[in-house]
Amino acid sequence: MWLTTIIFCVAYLLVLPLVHCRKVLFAAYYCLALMIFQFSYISIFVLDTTSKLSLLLITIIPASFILLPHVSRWHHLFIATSAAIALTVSELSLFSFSLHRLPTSFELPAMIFVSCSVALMMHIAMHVSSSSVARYQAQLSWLSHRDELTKLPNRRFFINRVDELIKNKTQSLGYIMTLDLDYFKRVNDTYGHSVGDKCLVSVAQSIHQSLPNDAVFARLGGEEFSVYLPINKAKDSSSDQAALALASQICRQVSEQYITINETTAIACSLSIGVSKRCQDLSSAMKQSDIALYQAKTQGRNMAVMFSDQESNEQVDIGGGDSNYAPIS
Ligand SMILES: Nc1nc2c(ncn2[C@@H]2O[C@H](COP(=O)(O)OP(=O)(O)OP(=O)(O)O)[C@@H](O)[C@H]2O)c(=O)[nH]1
Repeated sequence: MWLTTIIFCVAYLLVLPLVHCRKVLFAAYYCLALMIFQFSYISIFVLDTTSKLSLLLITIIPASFILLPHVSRWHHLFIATSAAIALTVSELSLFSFSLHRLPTSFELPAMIFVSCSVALMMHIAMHVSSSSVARYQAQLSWLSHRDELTKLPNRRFFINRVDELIKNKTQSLGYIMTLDLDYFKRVNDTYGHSVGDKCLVSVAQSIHQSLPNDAVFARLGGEEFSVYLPINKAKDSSSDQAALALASQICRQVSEQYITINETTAIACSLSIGVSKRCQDLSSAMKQSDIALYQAKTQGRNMAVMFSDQESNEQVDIGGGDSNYAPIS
């Protein structure tokens, strides 16, 4: 009994460093540890061959539970408790069948202890392997929905989220803004790609600060961002003006913010923004904001324009007319 307990403890300690292993490795390791464990157990009770094989099978089968897809903590506990009961009953019947007697008052607690230890080991293996899988899945999901440079949600997340909000109508239908940095190629060509990256991060932060909490903000790709702005019911009548005013405030804020390149140089970026009308469906709202953005670009940049079916779109020129990439000292 002492020998089996020592072997179990060694096996248990060896399991711990394997916390980051994959499920299959866990299951294989579990089987190996149990075989060593059961062989020593069998040698103590001197079982016949059939009973030895049955005992091995009984202890190896629970390893398959480790391979189950991600299940909850309560499922783990349930499986481990069932395994402990099943192991005790099986060992008890095999013992009586093989040795033609009932276990003594020393052997019975030993059996229960052994079964519970085996079940505990299985529980730990299941828990550790599934929590590392859950962590890995969460990491994957984060990466697939984020832009690596700005850490903002990406286009996929933006479309899914806004579609969800519009379909469930958890929020009133709102506006889509498409925001695009002006003459950004010049920044890259003049100061290099790393300065371009710094500008993107800085502009993203500046836009973020100007937005209300319920807006959805994402980097669509390159130097283009998108905002979904839900309608504030309290200001419903003036929502068009409010959306355009917010867009022009963002333009102003970005153009007034200087980004330090080195000790002697700082530059300011500028944005053009196209704002859709209230969106009924996302794809037509995105088209509207793209058309309005194109107009903002052709009318001089550094301004916000709202889509309109009429000839002349509503526009807010914030006075730039061109980008300010000239270095200031
Ligand atoms: N640094 C950096 N540059 C990027 C990134 N993604 C796209 N760009 C650059 O963004 C620039 C976009 O250039 P254009 O599409 O010509 O647009 P623009 O120069 O801003 O001109 P307008 O939009 O017409 O005002 C290209 O030079 C791209 O290389 C990025 O992640 N980092």
